Amino acid sequence: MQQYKDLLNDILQNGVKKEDRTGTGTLSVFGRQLRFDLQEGFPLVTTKKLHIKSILHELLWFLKGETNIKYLKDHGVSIWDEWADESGELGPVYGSQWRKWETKNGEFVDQIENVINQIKTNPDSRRLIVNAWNVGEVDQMKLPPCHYAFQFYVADGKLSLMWQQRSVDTFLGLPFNIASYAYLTYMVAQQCDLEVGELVFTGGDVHLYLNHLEQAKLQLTREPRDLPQLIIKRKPESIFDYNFEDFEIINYNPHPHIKGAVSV
Ligand SMILES: Nc1nc(=O)c2c([nH]1)NC[C@@H]1CN(c3ccc(C(=O)N[C@@H](CCC(=O)O)C(=O)O)cc3)CN21
Ligand SMILES: O=c1ccn([C@H]2C[C@H](O)[C@@H](COP(=O)(O)O)O2)c(=O)[nH]1
Repeated sequence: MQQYKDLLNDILQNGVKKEDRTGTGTLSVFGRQLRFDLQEGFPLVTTKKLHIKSILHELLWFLKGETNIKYLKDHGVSIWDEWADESGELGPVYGSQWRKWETKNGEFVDQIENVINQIKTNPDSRRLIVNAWNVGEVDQMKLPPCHYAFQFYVADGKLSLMWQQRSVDTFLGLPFNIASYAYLTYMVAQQCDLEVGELVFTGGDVHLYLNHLEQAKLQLTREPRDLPQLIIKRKPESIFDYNFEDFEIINYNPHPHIKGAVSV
């Protein structure tokens, strides 16, 4: 994961000090892209140990179309706790937009089902997009989507994915986001009988919170290690039938975990 180290270094070298909504303050750069060839391995950051369980449960929760943290809590995942209301609700966030985007005439669009059907029947389409930035509903969301859109691309029998992220917590959020979209690419590729291609991240305000600078510098002293591999143990009926137990990451040998406080 040299790409991730290079980005940390870029922010430390070129970042501009910028205040932010949370009050923590950041070093920030604008407009960056990272590319990962999924044929080279599964893109998990190796310069600190990641909590894979939270990442995978969060993705499965998005795919269920859920927006209440109950599912996450039931599985011991607490990454969304700070943003939920007393009943665990987050408003119409990712899951709702991905699976149940409401149209003007009151119908619901399942963007995930549609995009998979399109990949299967019309792989050369340039409209293979899922969008979470629902302008009419953003103000009801406890947190407007950070990764707000993604696009698939099929060439040479391989499926690639690029996602857009308006705001990027490079120490805590980004390693999760990379892994999450890598999981999604593998799942969709399996459903569509394609190989995996490239994963492309495009970030807008890419920042390091000022209370994560030491953690970033520590990672720069660490040598990236070989990437692990993902094994999917069976092919479920549909994209909505994957279970946590269907996935196994092998050969993940990261450097030790590094703690960092999350800005709310
Ligand atoms: N400031 C901020 N950064 C984010 O990355 C972020 C938000 N807010 N708000 C919404 C979601 C929640 N996400 C989060 C929240 C917390 C962790 C975090 O604390 N990660 C710990 C491990 C925690 C665990 O898995 O239980 C880490 O060390 O990676 C990661 C992503 C990503 N998003
Ligand atoms: O998947 C995610 C979700 C959130 N983030 C980060 C990016 C920002 O640091 C905060 C959101 O604050 P805003 O003021 O709404 O930009 O959360 C992330 O990196 N990845």
